[in-house]
Amino acid sequence: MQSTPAVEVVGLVKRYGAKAAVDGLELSVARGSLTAVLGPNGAGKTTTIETCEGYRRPDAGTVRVLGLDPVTQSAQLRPRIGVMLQSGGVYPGARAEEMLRHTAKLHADPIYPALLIERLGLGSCGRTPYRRLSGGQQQRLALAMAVVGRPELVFLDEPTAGLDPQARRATWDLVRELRADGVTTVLTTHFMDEAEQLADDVVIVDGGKVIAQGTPEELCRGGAEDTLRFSGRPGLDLLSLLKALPSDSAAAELTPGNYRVAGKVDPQMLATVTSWCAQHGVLPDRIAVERRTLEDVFLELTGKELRS
Ligand SMILES: Nc1ncnc2c1ncn2[C@@H]1O[C@H](COP(=O)(O)OP(=O)(O)OP(=O)(O)O)[C@@H](O)[C@H]1O
Repeated sequence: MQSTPAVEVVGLVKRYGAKAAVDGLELSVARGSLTAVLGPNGAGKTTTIETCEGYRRPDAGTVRVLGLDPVTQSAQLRPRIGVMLQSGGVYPGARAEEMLRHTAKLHADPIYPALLIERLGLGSCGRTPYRRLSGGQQQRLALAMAVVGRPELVFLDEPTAGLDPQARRATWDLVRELRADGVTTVLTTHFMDEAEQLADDVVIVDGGKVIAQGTPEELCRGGAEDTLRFSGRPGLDLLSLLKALPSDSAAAELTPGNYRVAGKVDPQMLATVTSWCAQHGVLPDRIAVERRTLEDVFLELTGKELRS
């Protein structure tokens, strides 16, 4: 049973009028993993997540969460999952601490609310009505409410949007601890560093479909080449360097004394460049291998134009 995915989405379609917000999306989330769902604005991330949470009914396809149908079996599923929505779902006059205690009481073995309040730096606003909390405090409270019941699976929709760097770190630490405790986490984010730091698996969604999936490492490794940069004296004979390198390599002097070598950057290439430098009396004062970042990959796959 534990080998079945925590989330399995097959051929999901969700339309709003004539427009398909989600258009045949396939997703499988392994139990205990942390999956980051990335995509441009309007790609269909929230719609997909809200369908998994049982808030939206698919127009076609199937969704199984912990083996259950989130719409027809929601009573069984709800106590086992935690949900952090982008906004809403909270009575604006309720006080922060009361809300968290109330949510905790709905679960058999909750995390002690005071602990979460302290961990997420909400100590000073326990008696503040929800509507008077700052945006970042509301976010943190929503995260606390999503995890207080020790869910098996937690959905976090843009958990660190609008947070200051300290709150962002506190959120990351909490998310890492959940993962260490075996909680499956699915989060959406626009922060590539967040996905790189936290995720076991990254899913890139565009136009309502998954267009790429893999570990951050796999996604950054595939496709375009890496580069090696070094600095030395200006005007080096790059034709001679290219003769020493594999035929599909390229080399350029970007600014006087700053060089870039592109191609298959591996230990052999690094050794060839440094030995060529030694033979030509060049002491590189800075040499670095530059890998593509997740943001480079994201922009390559989804393009650079703004989405409406
Ligand atoms: N209730 C709705 N009625 C009509 N259209 C909707 C509704 N909810 C979402 N959409 C549309 O569906 C598309 C997908 O929206 P969704 O919120 O799932 O995208 P997203 O990837 O989460 O975007 P963002 O990164 O901006 O949060 C968008 O074009 C959006 O305008």
